[in-house]
Amino acid sequence: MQTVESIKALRERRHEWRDEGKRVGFVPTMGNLHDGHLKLVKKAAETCDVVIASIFVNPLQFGQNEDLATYPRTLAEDKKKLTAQGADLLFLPTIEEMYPRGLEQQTFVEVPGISSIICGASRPGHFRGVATVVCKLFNMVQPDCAFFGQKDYQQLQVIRLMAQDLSMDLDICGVATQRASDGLALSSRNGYLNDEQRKLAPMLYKTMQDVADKLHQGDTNLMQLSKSAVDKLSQYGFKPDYIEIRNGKTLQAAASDDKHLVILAAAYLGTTRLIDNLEVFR
Ligand SMILES: Nc1ncnc2c1ncn2[C@@H]1O[C@H](COP(=O)(O)OP(=O)(O)OP(=O)(O)O)[C@@H](O)[C@H]1O
Ligand SMILES: CC(C)(CO)[C@@H](O)C(=O)[O-]
Ligand code: BAL
Repeated sequence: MQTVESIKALRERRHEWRDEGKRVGFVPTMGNLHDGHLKLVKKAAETCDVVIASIFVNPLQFGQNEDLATYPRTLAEDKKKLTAQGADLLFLPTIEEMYPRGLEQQTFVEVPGISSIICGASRPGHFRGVATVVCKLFNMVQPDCAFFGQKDYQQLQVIRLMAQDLSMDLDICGVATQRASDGLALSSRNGYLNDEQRKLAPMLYKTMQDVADKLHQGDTNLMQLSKSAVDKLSQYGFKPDYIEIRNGKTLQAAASDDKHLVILAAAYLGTTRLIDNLEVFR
């Protein structure tokens, strides 16, 4: 696997692949790779001729009190994993390459509506940072198809809308959440959990599964379902941010006859913010 840091070197390689008629798959990440990321790379390798992955811890999507400085950086291991999974090229831009005029001067992309609800309400500016960096990465990589995890459900919807609104010529492919054997969604931030918190963490998914069961049984009191799930999480020892049952596509409040719902959850264990979601079709 080749590694490039400059947009120029990336484009040279990209143009060669275009001339050869290759279909290019792209997997953007922030590194500290786990089996969830590798599932995206695998899917890209199965459906495209070449796979470009990127690692960039994007300051624009971190809030002031968030973990930008401590976000785990494990480049040597990440490179080995990407190579083993069949990635062809790693794009590793520096902060200067990504934001040459500085963060303050940066033109941004904002997807209205969806960016300010749920996780966007808890993390103001987060989805603007994500949309901006993903738009820039798309312009740099010019992929035929880009792969994102459903673990970050709202992020995936934001990116789908951005691509649609800005008439981007690429496919966005969502990939199902990879879980540990006890149900916990794999996430780089799981590494922050101590042993006790790690044991408790799967209760987030378990609580969402209980909500899904009730929805399947015909329970239509969504407010009450959310509220009792939040109460349950608190009893277990989480500090819940939200549990929301929303329309699975728009993420707006679910109507009583919506067939596609999504349960979205965010909760803290100590200072670690975990997110997860579960789609329900009824
Ligand atoms: N468990 C998972 N299953 C499938 N895809 C995942 C999983 N975890 C992350 N991804 C996807 O990998 C891509 C890069 O995500 P990122 O590097 O932020 O990893 P992360 O583990 O989600 O980190 P964080 O803990 O910061 O949320 C995103 O598209 C994300 O949705
Ligand atoms: C899509 C992404 C790489 C943009 O920085 C990030 O939000 C992530 O890792 O999910
Ligand atoms: N996995 C989403 C990136 C973030 O939390 O900043």
